Amino acid sequence: MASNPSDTALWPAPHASAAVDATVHVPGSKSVTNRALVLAALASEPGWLRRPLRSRDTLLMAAALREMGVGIEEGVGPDGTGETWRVLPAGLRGPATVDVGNAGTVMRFLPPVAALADGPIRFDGDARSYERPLTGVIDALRALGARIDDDGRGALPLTVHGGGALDGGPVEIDASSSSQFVSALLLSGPRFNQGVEVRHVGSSLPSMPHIRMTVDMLRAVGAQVDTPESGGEPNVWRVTPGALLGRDLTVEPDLSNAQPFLAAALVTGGKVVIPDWPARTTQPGDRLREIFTEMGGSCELTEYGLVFTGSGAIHGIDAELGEVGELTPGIAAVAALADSPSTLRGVSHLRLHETDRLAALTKEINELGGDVTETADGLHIRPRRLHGGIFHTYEDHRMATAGAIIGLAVEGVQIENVATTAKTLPDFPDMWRGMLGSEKA
Ligand SMILES: O=C(O)C1=C[C@@H](OP(=O)(O)O)[C@@H](O)[C@H](O)C1
Ligand SMILES: C=C(OP(=O)(O)O)C(=O)O
Repeated sequence: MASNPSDTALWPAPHASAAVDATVHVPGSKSVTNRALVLAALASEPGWLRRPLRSRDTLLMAAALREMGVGIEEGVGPDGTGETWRVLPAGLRGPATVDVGNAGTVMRFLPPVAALADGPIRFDGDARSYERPLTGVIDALRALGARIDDDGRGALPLTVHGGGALDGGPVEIDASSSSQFVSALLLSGPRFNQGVEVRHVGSSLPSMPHIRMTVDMLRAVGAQVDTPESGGEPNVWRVTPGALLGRDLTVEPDLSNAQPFLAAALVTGGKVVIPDWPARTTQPGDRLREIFTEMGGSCELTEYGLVFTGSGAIHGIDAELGEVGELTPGIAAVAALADSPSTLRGVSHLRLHETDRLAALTKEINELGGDVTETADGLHIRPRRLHGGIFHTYEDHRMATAGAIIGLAVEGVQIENVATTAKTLPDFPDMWRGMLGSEKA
C-alpha cells in the first residue's frame, strides 16, 4: 500500500438523509470494452463497439492500440450521442510506447499483442504498475518465442521486440496472482502461428468469470477455444490459430460499477433500478444479486433491468469472493455498516491490485472507528458505530466508491482523491449526487 497521498483534494461524501429511490444508467463494462478493443484490433476486418466505456483504463487501451497502428474512430450512434467506436485493424507496428497507467487489462493483455507487431513496443505506467505481477505473461511469451527486455524483476517497465509473428504453442503459467495472465494469452492466441495451449500450474486461480468472459468473447468472433468446462483437462485452455471476425458489439453496463449504487439502496433501505442489466452475462458483478440479497436486500430482474430494494436491515456475510474479487471493497463497506460480523475469504490476491486492498480497507475503516482485521486470505469485519474522518483511496477507484458507501450512513466522511474513480467510472461524483438528488422526501 502506498503512503497516504496529499489530503488536499477532499470530497465530502454525501450523507443520505432519506431512502434513495433512483434509476442509474451505468456506463459500459471495463472488462468487456478492453477485451473487445483487443479482439477488434486483431481481427481481419473492421468492427464496431457500441456504448464502449470511456474511462481512463479504456482510453489507455485505445491509445495504445492506436500507437501500434490500429485505427479507432469515434462514431455517432443511432441516438446521436457519439457512443460508438469503429475499429480498423491494421498491420501492428513499432516503435511505439504504451502507457498502461495502472490498468491490469492494458499491462497484461497488450504484451502478447506487441509480440505480433513489427518493431519494439515499450511499456511503462504509473508507479503502482511496476509492483503489479506480470511474470506469468512475460515468461510465457518468452517460452512462446518472444524477445522481451525487462529489468529482471518480471515486471514493468519493459520492451517487447515484436517480430511480426509469434510461434505460440503449449505453455505453463502460474496465474494464481491474476487471472489476467490466462486471458492475455488466450486473447492473442488465435493470431499465434500454432495458437496457444495455456496450462495453469498454480495453487489457485482467481476471477474465473473473467476467464469465461475471455472465452465467450473469443468464440463470438469465431475463435475455436477448448476449455476445462467444454470437456478439456482441468486448468488447460486451448485456442486454435485462425482469423477473427469484426463484430458489431454492444457493451453491457459495468455491473461492478453498479455496485455502489446497489449498495446505496441496501444502506438507506431504498430502491435503485439499473437499466439494461443483462439476463445472461459473464461479468462477476452479476453475483451481487445473490450477495446483496443475503446482506438484506431483494431484487427483481425485469426486461427493463435490475430493480434492487433494501429492507432497512443490513446483515453480515461469510463469503468466498475469489471468483469476484473486484467486488470486495464495496462488500466490505456494506459489511462495516451491518448488524452482524462478516468474513470475506479467498481474496489474498487483492494485495496486488490497484493498491493492497486488504490493508487499505482495514486501515481506512478502522480510522473511522471500525473493527476490521486482515486474515491470510481476506478480511474479518465486526461492525462498530463509525464516525466521520478522511477516507484515503491510494489511487484505487474501488476504495473511493467504498468510502462513498460508508459516507451515506456516517456523517462527515471525506474522500481523498475521489477523482481516482475515473479509472473506470469518470462521472462518479455527479452520478452519486444525481442518485441522491432523487431521494424520497
Ligand atoms: O480480466 C479482467 O477484466 C479482470 C480480471 C480480474 O483481475 P484479477 O484476476 O487480477 O483479480 C479483476 O479483478 C479485474 O478487475 C478485471
Ligand atoms: C482489479 C481491478 O482492475 P485491473 O483491471 O487494473 O486489474 C479492478 O478494477 O478492481
